[in-house]
Amino acid sequence: MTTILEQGNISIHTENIFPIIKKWLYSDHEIFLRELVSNAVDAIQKMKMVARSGEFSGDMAEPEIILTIDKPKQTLSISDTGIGMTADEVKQYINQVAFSSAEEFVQKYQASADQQIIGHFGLGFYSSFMVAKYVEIDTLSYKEGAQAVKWACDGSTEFKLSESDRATQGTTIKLTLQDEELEYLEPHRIRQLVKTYCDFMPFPIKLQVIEKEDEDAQAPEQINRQIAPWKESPSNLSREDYLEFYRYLYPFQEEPLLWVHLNTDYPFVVNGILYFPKLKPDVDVSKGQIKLFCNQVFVSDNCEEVIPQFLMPLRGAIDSLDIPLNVSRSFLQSDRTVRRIADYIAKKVGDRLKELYRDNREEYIRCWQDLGTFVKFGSLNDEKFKKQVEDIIIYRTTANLSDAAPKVEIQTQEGDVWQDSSNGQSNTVDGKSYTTLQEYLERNKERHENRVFYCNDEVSQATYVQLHTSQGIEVLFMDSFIDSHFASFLEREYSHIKFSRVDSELDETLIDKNKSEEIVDPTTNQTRSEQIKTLFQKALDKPKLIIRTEALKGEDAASTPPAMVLLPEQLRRMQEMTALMQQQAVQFPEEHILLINTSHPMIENLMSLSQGAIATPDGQSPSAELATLICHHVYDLALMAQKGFDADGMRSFVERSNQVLTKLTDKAAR
Ligand SMILES: Nc1ncnc2c1ncn2[C@@H]1O[C@H](COP(=O)(O)OP(=O)(O)OP(=O)(O)O)[C@@H](O)[C@H]1O
Repeated sequence: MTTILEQGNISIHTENIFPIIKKWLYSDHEIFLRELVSNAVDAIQKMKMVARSGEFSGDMAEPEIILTIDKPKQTLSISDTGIGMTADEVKQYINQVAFSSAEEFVQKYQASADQQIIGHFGLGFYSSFMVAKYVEIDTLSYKEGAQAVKWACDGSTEFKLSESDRATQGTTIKLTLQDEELEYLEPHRIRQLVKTYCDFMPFPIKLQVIEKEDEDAQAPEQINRQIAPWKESPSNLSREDYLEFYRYLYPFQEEPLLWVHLNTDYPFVVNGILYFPKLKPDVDVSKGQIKLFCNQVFVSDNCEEVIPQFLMPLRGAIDSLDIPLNVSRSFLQSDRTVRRIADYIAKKVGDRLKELYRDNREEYIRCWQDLGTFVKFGSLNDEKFKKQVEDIIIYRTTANLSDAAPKVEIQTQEGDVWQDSSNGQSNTVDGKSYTTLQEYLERNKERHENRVFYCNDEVSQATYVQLHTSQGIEVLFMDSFIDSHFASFLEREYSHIKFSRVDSELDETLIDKNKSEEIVDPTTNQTRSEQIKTLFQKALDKPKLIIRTEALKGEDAASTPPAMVLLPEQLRRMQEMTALMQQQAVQFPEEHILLINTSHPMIENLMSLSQGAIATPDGQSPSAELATLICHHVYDLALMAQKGFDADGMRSFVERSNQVLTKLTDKAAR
């Protein structure tokens, strides 16, 4: 016969916490298993500590947690080989601690009912009542001469404590499930929960099932992975280990580019492995995918509040005991330790990138397409991060740097300075060269000091790039989607440097000034350039269009474009800003410059054609008509390089092409 040790009332201030907890955590009942298994892990860990301190001299049972599903009895038990509890401890920890913490939790939850509390941590043992109508604890403390005890409670404030005949040290929590919670009798459901929440807990978690009455349980089978790679020392992990862990967390995903192992104990504890994935257009990078753990217990599928926003596209796992979890998400964001953890993570990420830049430039360049977006976004958002990585932001360049040895001093956070000699590293990968801004400025300071020429659309600006490179001007490609913001950011940051898009205006060095000095034609009182300008003004008849004439330099005049459309840098940026603010697509501005290259042979021919024209009584001569058509065509071709055509533009372009060709063939055939 069991001796009743005590029967009584648990003193709690909030009556009926159950309905409240059940209501708020309706969809999250499953976390009870995480809470109970966590308690079991704690109990085993405490036992290990006791054994280590020499306080316990007996044989320590094999650390393990056994989950038993008893289908006929509709119970689920969680059994551990941990420290156990004496009767007094049950009274103290369960009746007082567990219930008071539940009460505290409810109060917190009520206060922030509209905000989600991270992982609902802090609910603890009490959460078993979310799924159970009756909870029993059967426990034997490690303490010498301890009496095993049983505690039982049906969810009301009444409990019963009695002696037990349990002979093995440890604790078993037996839950008699509520009728609507019988899903937890399904082995696959329990496996799934263990995989989600308890996979990396440091002891074996085993599952056994009793299918029929009076039947023995099948042999227990381990269902957790047990090892948390982030807790290992990086020196013990191979490249394959990291990749294997990534594949485990994110199955069927492309391999990550690189990873960072976080490992710090002071002033806060953070462990983790963060991976840089390849950025995919279909992945929503604003949604975090880093899993948050607390002491190897899964908490949340993202840690948006913990890591800096610009690192959101990263993946992996972060584990920290110092992140408060029983608080609302908005509170977490303002928590000082959390802010410092975020800074630490950003710094480690920066360090890892610098290391790669220094030690494996080719790999760095190969990853740059994806890394660059993180780095630039990070620099735009985080001053400290910007300082850390500004020297390793690279740009593709038109210069051929396959032999050049970069010489840049990189200052690490720790204050060491290292000279980046080429170190056998190449800045050219697959025939494309990359440079830092500093290197670019240094290389070009004699020709154009503090001036950067860039292109942001390789295809549409090809003519302009060609014009620059043919004159030996180095052009940087700033053509990723973030670059339009980044270029203006750089200009603000480095106010002494002038950034000019290749199509914004022409550098003096591209213009042949000798050819510009011209003789005035006595009949029209105009220079040749002025005549060309007048011809185009009349033909195009666009008051807002600014027509400029210049003789462009080139190896031979025919290799330069006959005309170009220029968008003055400031005007273009203002347009872009306005469009951004009004959330509209950038319209091509009506006010732009049409630059006619007076040294191009086609322009010369055009002038002769127009001058040779004789006015006929019924209007323009065929030559004058043709000249007008060609003016339009020259303008369209220049525009085409800039913006393409809309439907109307395309139709008139094709129609006119046919007209021009007909007239030309007509002339030639005669
Ligand atoms: N399996 C167990 N073995 C030994 N002691 C236990 C076990 N489960 C619970 N306890 C005791 O009961 C106490 C209360 O547990 P409870 O889960 O409510 O809170 P907690 O674990 O202290 O904190 P948390 O609310 O974060 O879970 C524990 O601190 C522990 O002393």
